[in-house]
Amino acid sequence: MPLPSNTLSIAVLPGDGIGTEVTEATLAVLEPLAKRHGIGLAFETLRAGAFCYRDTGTAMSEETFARAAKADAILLGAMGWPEIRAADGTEIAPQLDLRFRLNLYAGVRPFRALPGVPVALADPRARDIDLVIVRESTEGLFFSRDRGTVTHDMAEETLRITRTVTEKLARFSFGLARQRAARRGRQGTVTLVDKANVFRAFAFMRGIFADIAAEYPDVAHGAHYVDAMALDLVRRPWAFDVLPTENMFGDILSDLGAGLVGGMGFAPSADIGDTHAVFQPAHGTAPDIAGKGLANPTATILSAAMMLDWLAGKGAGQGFADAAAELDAAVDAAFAGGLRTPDIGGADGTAAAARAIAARIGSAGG
Ligand SMILES: NC(=O)c1ccc[n+]([C@@H]2O[C@H](COP(=O)([O-])OP(=O)(O)OC[C@H]3O[C@@H](n4cnc5c(N)ncnc54)[C@H](O)[C@@H]3O)[C@@H](O)[C@H]2O)c1
Ligand SMILES: CC(C)[C@H](C(=O)O)[C@@H](O)C(=O)O
Ligand SMILES: [Mg+2]
Repeated sequence: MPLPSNTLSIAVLPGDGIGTEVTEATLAVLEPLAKRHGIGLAFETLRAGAFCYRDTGTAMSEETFARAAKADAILLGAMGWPEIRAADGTEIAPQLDLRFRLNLYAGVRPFRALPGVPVALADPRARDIDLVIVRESTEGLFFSRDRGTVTHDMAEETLRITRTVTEKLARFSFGLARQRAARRGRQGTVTLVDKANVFRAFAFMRGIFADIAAEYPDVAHGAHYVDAMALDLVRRPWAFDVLPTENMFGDILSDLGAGLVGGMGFAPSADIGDTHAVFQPAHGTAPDIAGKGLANPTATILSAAMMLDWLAGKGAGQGFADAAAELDAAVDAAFAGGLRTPDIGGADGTAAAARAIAARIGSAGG
């Protein structure tokens, strides 16, 4: 059958461990979805990650990088394996190279309580959790990757915050809050998460956010220290909307966010730049459950919905936006209808979860 005229190319990097399992499950859901909406997705699977490094000496070849960069979007499973390490003792993480080399400064990590999925807090307001961490993903402390110095007596790493990237991060965050406000019918709020009480770099970041906030008078704006935010994300997570933050803080707080709404299997993410984007779950390769068919593919499936939505925003057409909305709705409907993955105490493994979600396509609305 010929591909539809609006066919886009998707580079698929399944990676390691459960990365391969959740990716396979996601492709199984995307195929019927694309068919139903008449959108074309041409997948090209590429190898990269820790096991690729072990077998070939390279975590992601230049050819793989070039093919991924040429695709319309990149869908990634997860990469890394604790026992496979570079000579400096750090893990193999080519997903970081994608973020740095493609300037994917906005790490968008939404957290929402899905219907039927148990949340960590007993307070009934926890069912209203609907926040997005926007993790700056190209600098901050991660700027120091491959640059840190280690001697026998001392190790030193450097945190970098630049005006250019911070301005982009701020505009992205305020724009996102505005979009969400329109959808949710209430005012948007951007709360910068920093450590401006101690570090000049964060006082600098705060100043830039305050300047950009003036361009968005319809969006409320505040700032919170990261330690207090860790407390408040447990105490009143329903009170927050868009939370931009430095790279390392965002890495840590996003696992906390996942813990609030059912675990890592419910934490999608998108690393977005001006021209490219990578869509992947916020979780890792989960060596403790890899190879057992137990991984929850929801985070990756929701990341794929973010991909379709991003492609629609880039002009791919209404079919992509409709497909994204329907995929989100299918996930909600599947859980509302009784889907229970092992991470929340159920018996529906990776393939069963994908089947349950695929079965809602065409019947979940959207
Ligand atoms: N984006 C990425 O590719 C990424 C993210 C985080 C960690 N990693 C790498 O993954 C490896 C393992 O790291 P980790 O154990 O610290 O974090 P992890 O996210 O892989 O696992 C943390 C816990 O969450 C569970 N979990 C994660 N995803 C799940 C899913 N889809 N369904 C059900 N349970 C899930 C795991 O079983 C484990 O108990 C390391 O090599 C790490 O560097 C990669
Ligand atoms: C595995 C690791 C390199 C990665 C990160 O630190 O960004 C992961 O924890 C994430 O959250 O995507
Ligand atoms: Mg992380």
